[in-house]
Amino acid sequence: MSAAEIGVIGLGTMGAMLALNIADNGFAVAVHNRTAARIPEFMEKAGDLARRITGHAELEDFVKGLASPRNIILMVPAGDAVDAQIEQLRPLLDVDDMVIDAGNANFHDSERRAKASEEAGVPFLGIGVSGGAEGARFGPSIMGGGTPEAWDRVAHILKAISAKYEGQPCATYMGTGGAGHFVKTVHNGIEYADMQLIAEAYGVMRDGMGMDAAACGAVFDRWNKGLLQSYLIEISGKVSAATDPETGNPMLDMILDRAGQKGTGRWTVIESQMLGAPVPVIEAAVVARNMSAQRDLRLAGAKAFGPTGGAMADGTLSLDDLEQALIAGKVLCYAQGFELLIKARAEYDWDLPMAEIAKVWREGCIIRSAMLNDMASALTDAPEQNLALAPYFADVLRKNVAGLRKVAVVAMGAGQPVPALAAALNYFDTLTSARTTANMLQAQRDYFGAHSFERTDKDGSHHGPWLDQHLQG
Ligand SMILES: NC(=O)C1=CN([C@@H]2O[C@H](COP(=O)(O)OP(=O)(O)OC[C@H]3O[C@@H](n4cnc5c(N)ncnc54)[C@H](OP(=O)(O)O)[C@@H]3O)[C@@H](O)[C@H]2O)C=CC1
Ligand SMILES: O=C(CO)[C@H](O)[C@H](O)COP(=O)(O)O
Repeated sequence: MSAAEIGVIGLGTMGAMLALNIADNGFAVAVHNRTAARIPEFMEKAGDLARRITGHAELEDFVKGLASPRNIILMVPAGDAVDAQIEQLRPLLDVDDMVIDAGNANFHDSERRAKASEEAGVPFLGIGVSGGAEGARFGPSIMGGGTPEAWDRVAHILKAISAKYEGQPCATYMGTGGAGHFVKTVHNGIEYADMQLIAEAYGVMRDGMGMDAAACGAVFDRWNKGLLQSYLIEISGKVSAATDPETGNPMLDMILDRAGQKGTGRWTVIESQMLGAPVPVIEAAVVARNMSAQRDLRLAGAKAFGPTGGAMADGTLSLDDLEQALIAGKVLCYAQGFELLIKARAEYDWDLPMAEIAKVWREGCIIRSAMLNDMASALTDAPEQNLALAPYFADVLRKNVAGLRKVAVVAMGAGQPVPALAAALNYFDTLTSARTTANMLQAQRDYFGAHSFERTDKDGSHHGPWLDQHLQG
């Protein structure tokens, strides 16, 4: 076999599928894995595609097996593993060989690696890849960050292997340095929020309405035919309908309520705080995962106070109310995610293509949904407008916020936790407040720290009458 056009290091869940996808699209690919024993297993599973794949147990042989200039995708855990792998690789590479980090990197790491590469005069690309194992195998959504030249060098391969929306590849260049990984991080933050909103709707059906898992699944299936049509609603229907082969019980009922997380949701929240771009629904989703993990504390709380998540009286809430709540919550959490991107665009001097971001998420990724096409249209018309205020989505909110309000109020009244739905409602109510209570905060700040405030009736910086009074002995 002639030299491979591209290499993949890391044959875990994502890397193995990505390598098969690359081969399936007609490119010769070389693969390497830290644990060499996984390579023959992978080659065997590759079946017919193995004719375009070469496996190398030794890193040196892997590098030699690639056509120059080399392009090498890393699909290993984010953080130290990426740095360690780059350190091992670099002495084996020529100056124009390119490393492509395709994992879920923290964008600060990608910025650092891009800067170090620039200083060393070597190319580097950071790409966010979404879609899980199935996406990696049959077409993920890809968000690129680095120099335009680095992107252009492999864009034909990335576009070929990516998902397609009406024939358009879901692989887009986002900007320099860590831009691709920043966009992927926000994607994951929205993913956390969307998942939490759905989980809360499931909780209302299960605990408030007394529905079993199969009945919840049927509702998700029905919602998937309407405005909520999305991959996450689709799989929520599927997991709700599944049966545990060991016990015969609904699979959902056998899964412990302790959520895992690898950190991308948390990074979204941290970046939002740094940029002053509120993402309260995403924040609520991260907090909910953290609270879920504190199971012992929750059990102690339930013992001390008695269980609170109570049933709702028949007819208090309808499934239509719940669908409305999810529609409104979803619009509001996406609006927050895009606001964060708008702020990052200015702060990091990235020319983030706002409408293209919505477009690249329409297929292949975990948050793909029908609404993203309308978001792409809204962002094409006004790239820096809060999506909640875009005419189409403002209309969606006018029609659905009543359901969100009803569900949040009834659920909280019954002691059912709905942190993401409540955060969405509070965001909406604050976003639409011409007058908030921050005048009280300003008065307090001025009282204790002489921080000054703006007045409603004239320009400038002012103090209240209290300063002299309370500082006098
Ligand atoms: N799973 C998913 O749905 C998605 C994951 N991602 C991201 O993709 C990346 C890979 O994830 P995933 O495939 O799920 O992970 P897996 O755990 O399935 O695979 C990890 C791979 O990295 C290798 N590896 C681990 N540590 C090192 C190291 N220190 N040096 C070299 N190689 C190492 C492993 O090799 P070995 O066999 O020797 O252990 C294995 O091949 C992560 O950044 C993840 O966040 C992105 C999108 C979706
Ligand atoms: O990036 C992804 C999807 O887009 C991964 O599936 C990610 O690992 C999920 O995050 P977490 O493990 O924190 O739930």
